Amino acid sequence: MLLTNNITTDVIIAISTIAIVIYLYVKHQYSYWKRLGVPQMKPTFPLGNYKFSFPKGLQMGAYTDLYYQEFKKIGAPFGGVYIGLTPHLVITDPDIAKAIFIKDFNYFTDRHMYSTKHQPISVNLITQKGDEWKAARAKLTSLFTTAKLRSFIEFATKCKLDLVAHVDELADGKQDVDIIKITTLYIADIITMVLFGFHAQNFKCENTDIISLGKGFFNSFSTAFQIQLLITHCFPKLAAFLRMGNVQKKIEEIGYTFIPKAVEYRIKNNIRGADLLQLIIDSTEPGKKLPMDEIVAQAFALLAAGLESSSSTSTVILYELAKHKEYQTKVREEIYRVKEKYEGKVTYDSVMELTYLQQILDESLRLYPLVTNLYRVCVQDYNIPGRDFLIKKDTPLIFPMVGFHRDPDQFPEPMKFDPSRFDNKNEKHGGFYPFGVGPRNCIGGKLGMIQSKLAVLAIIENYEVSLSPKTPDTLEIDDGAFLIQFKNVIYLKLKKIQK
Ligand code: HEM
Repeated sequence: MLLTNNITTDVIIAISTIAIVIYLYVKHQYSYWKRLGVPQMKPTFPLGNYKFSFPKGLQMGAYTDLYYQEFKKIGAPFGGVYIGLTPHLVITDPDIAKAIFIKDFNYFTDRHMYSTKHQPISVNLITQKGDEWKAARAKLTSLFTTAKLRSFIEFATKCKLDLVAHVDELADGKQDVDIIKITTLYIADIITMVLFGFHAQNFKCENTDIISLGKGFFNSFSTAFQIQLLITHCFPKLAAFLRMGNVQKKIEEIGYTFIPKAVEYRIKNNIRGADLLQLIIDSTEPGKKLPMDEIVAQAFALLAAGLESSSSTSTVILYELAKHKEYQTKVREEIYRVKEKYEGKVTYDSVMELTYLQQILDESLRLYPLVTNLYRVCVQDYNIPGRDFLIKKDTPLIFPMVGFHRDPDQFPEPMKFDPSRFDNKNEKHGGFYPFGVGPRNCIGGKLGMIQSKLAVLAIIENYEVSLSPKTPDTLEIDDGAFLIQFKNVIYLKLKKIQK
């Protein structure tokens, strides 16, 4: 039925009406926070305040740091932004953040990270929600008991021999050594044992499957894949409708080839281990088929969360120790002292006694929080204590960790690397959460800390670490990655210490 006698006029009226409806809807949506009396950043249609690498060229942590600075500047404890058309609440007050993470966790059990049943590898501990997450977390927690960590340390000291044999050839004090490569190979050996129960011997023959899987979730993405991520991030409902995944196809393929092979080998040869595979095999009812999707998804999540984070952490530490020789000497003396006390053995207890190394690690993660944002979703209406403000159910929350960790009110001269900030163990720094906090914190935090320290220990006890003319003056962050990763290769010079 025509509105007028002219089809062209009718088309123009129809298009104009649709445009006006969209305009009014967007205008209404983009005033959500204003209507609630919350300060908000100015959004731009259609991405709102999203500025990830494509199309704006900013790393996740860099653009959420802009949110933090904007709201801090006006003294707001929280403020509103829009990702696509969805209102998100940004928290800048450390006390509110703490209450949400810990005391009132039951209101914030989930993380708003996209996953879809159409891509089972994307449904893992990082993205799971509600009771499904609770059950998975309870099961996987037993992988990180102190007893298991003790046995992993024992294994890590064996792998250290491979590291030293490899690095000895490069440690003439003249060659430029790609330090992240060394830490990645070492930590990949440890994580492979934790998850799959075998010694990958990466220094002898690099296991590219494991390393690709470890880097595949959060790493630098092609522009085409970034567009896909943009849709899953800004318009998750549309992405789900289009059955779009958020794990790159080639990574999914590696996962579904490598991991089932490891399981098959385990079962065929009747091998038992203290690792993830064993955990899932043992928790499967006898006679039932092994849940391969679950094994692949959880192994992938643990590899992705555990490998890059720890290798980058130890790399930052070694870079800072090369820049600050006085800290390097002090930490080496501590390593020698503790080693002597433990008769040359590296054990769980001896690693825990490396308190100066712990300060260095804390300071590195303060300056470079590998996970640049913490995320939560409000799962039931929540009144912010003392603020008379109700966060409505389903509101996603962002905690910009770069902002918190570099806030001069908490950390004077924030860009200065200064381990003495963490001298006093009892002093609590508000908003300092390198491993998150509360029941949804990092499940592998202790392992991450230990393996990062072990990588540093292996280098510092054996080699003098120095800058090379090719070492960057500052660490430039790769825009195209979720976690903090570095744009340039970090070269250092290593010289064997004659003991
Ligand atoms: C230096 C190393 C590491 C750092 C800095 C780090 C940091 C973090 C952070 C900040 C979170 C988010 C916590 C939150 O939302 O409150 C997280 C979550 C997680 N991390 Fe780590 N992590 C490290 C090592 C590891 C390791 C070694 C593993 C496992 C092998 C691991 C597995 C995970 C998993 C599975 C989650 C999601 C937990 C859940 O939602 O229940 N991480 N990590």
